[in-house]
Amino acid sequence: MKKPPKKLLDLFTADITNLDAEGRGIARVEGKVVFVEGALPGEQVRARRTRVGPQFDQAELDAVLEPSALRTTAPCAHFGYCGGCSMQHLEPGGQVAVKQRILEDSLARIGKVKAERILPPIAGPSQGYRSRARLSVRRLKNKGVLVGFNEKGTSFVADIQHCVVLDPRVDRLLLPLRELVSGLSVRDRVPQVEVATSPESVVLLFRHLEPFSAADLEHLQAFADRHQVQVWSQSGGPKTVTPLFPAQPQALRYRLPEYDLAFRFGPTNFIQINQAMNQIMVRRAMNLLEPKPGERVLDLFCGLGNFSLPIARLGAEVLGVEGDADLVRLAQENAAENGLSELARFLAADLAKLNQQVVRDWGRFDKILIDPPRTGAIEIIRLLPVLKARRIVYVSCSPATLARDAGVLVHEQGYRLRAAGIFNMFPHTAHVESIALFERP
Ligand SMILES: C[S@@+](CC[C@H](N)C(=O)[O-])C[C@H]1O[C@@H](n2cnc3c(N)ncnc32)[C@H](O)[C@@H]1O
Ligand code: SF4
Repeated sequence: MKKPPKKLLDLFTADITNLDAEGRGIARVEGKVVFVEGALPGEQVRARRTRVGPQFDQAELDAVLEPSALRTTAPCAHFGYCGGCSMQHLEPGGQVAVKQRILEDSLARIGKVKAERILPPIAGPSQGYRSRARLSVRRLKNKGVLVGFNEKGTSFVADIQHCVVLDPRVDRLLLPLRELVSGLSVRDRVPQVEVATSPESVVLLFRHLEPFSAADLEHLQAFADRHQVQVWSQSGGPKTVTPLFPAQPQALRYRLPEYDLAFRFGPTNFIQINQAMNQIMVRRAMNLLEPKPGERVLDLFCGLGNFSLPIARLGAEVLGVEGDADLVRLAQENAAENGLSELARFLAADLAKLNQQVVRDWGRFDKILIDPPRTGAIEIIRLLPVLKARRIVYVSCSPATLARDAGVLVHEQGYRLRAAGIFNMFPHTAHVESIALFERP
């Protein structure tokens, strides 16, 4: 993409027909695709090109001439400037419809498959849902210290004062955090504050590239006391993550009350960041998988046991496999703390680098749950036929890789795509979380 010649900066009008995966309106202008930031399907807009490319152009909105019925006022004052959200101008119901369509289109276009049944989409609270965030910190000569997400399309930290998607207990601290960092001797050497919350606790983990001074530690302790938060420090790699105030903090735990489960986790461990939706997602996964006593279930990319422990609670024997040894240890400890060690076993392995013999040695499984990262699970999917599982539930954070892997399961391994659906796990962002059920006769 390059900057457009001057004449292209002229305004043009366009009818928006679709929305892309980043929340931009799609139009065809004189035969060429243009992505218009801030425009919605069904709208007629006036826009200005910002980039010209060989295949498509990019444009910014100048005016909405005919608005969509689904256009709404963004709940956040920083929407459009802060890069954290891309869909606040679309009603949550419209966001769900867009994400549903992205999933169906990806399955058809990439995987050449169609779900026999579309599951009703699931939406939860659209504000205050983020229990995890990585806030960037930067000190500027003219503005002082900024704490927040990056500006849209840049690596500059946005000047945000309130964030409607963050846990409200963290939102309230955005401005106090600026003041805190401004008063530290290492204020130019704190690039990030990582946030993790549980119902009982808020953890603020400060990454710092130089040691805190004695006065810094006093400021941090006073902040922890005043705001009733845990302050943690990370001065280098993952092993340097340490609680500072209090020195022996209460452990972070999230719960799945329906399965009478509590999961202990550390502030840098992977957990699902929208806890209300996680409860619904696990319930849906269990309803589709239907684990039963006497069955063996494999949970691939199991993390700290978010799906493995509900499977064990329902009486099936489960083997969880995960690449992060720290998470495997936590999964084992969580199984023990929930009285499920007999049914739930865990194994550390890189699922992208296994061979058929290793997988065969795990034994036969009746059912498999797969919840991979965005890159998908193609390497392990190719090894699955030796396990002869009759049912697979695939939870995905990327419709594109789910669709690719679904194509292999259906066209090469004889599974049928029985059902697929989405969760609006990250309202106001373009992120699509989905679930699919595969079965083999
Ligand atoms: C989307 S998370 C799911 C975790 C868990 N199922 C949950 O719900 O909390 C994906 C998990 O895959 C793990 N992972 C990523 N790449 C992996 C690989 N190559 N082999 C094994 N695990 C991997 C990550 O550490 C992470 O825990
Ligand atoms: S991430 Fe927070 S501050 Fe940024 S646009 Fe979204 S709600 Fe607003």
